Amino acid sequence: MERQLWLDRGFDLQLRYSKDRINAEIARLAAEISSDFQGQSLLIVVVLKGAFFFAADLVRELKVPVELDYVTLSSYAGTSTTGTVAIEKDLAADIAGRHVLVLEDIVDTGLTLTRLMDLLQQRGPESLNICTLIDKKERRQAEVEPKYVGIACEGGFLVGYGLDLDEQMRELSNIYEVRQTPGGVE
Ligand SMILES: O=P(O)(O)OC[C@H]1O[C@H](OP(=O)(O)OP(=O)(O)O)[C@H](O)[C@@H]1O
Ligand SMILES: Nc1nc2[nH]cnc2c(=O)[nH]1
Repeated sequence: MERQLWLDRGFDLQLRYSKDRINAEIARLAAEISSDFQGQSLLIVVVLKGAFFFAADLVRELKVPVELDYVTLSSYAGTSTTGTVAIEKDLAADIAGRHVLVLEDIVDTGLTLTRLMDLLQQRGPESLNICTLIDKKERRQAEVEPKYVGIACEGGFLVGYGLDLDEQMRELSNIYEVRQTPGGVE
């Protein structure tokens, strides 16, 4: 079982959102987005690396044509933001005049998306919206308002379903809150 593997390595994982719950939220989000953009096509911007799993599941449920592009951003070291958002890889597509939907796994302080939205807005999209699987709204340091939210959540550092702790645990099927156990070995 995926929890046990990490317990043996000194990390206690508490189940927060099961894959069934995630699937249900994705179905709801896909229906809402498909209805809002009926008759149009979407340019989906996937924020790597974390949103990879979410994007793969969501786009296959959409009922509108999509084009996919990717941007790689990073700002976390361990469980804390460094406060500096690095753009490691920019988009390939020209977004001017397009309906752009940014897909994120999680919005926390909002620093990552503020940086990205400022950059994308300057490029003249027809519309620019955010869809996030998880929204930790209470922790915001910067003003970011996702239009589509899967799960509103309060706190704790989450891992699994794309969410990492120093590049580990992304592959877990469910989403867990992680705590390092006293005396645990990495
Ligand atoms: O709202 P914020 O406090 O800025 O946090 C949200 C960001 O943190 C994570 O990315 P991370 O920098 O860990 O990179 P990753 O996607 O490669 O995991 C997550 O995927 C979001 O992009
Ligand atoms: N893995 C992970 N990355 C984050 N980035 C911002 N908040 C989180 C979180 O709770 N988990």
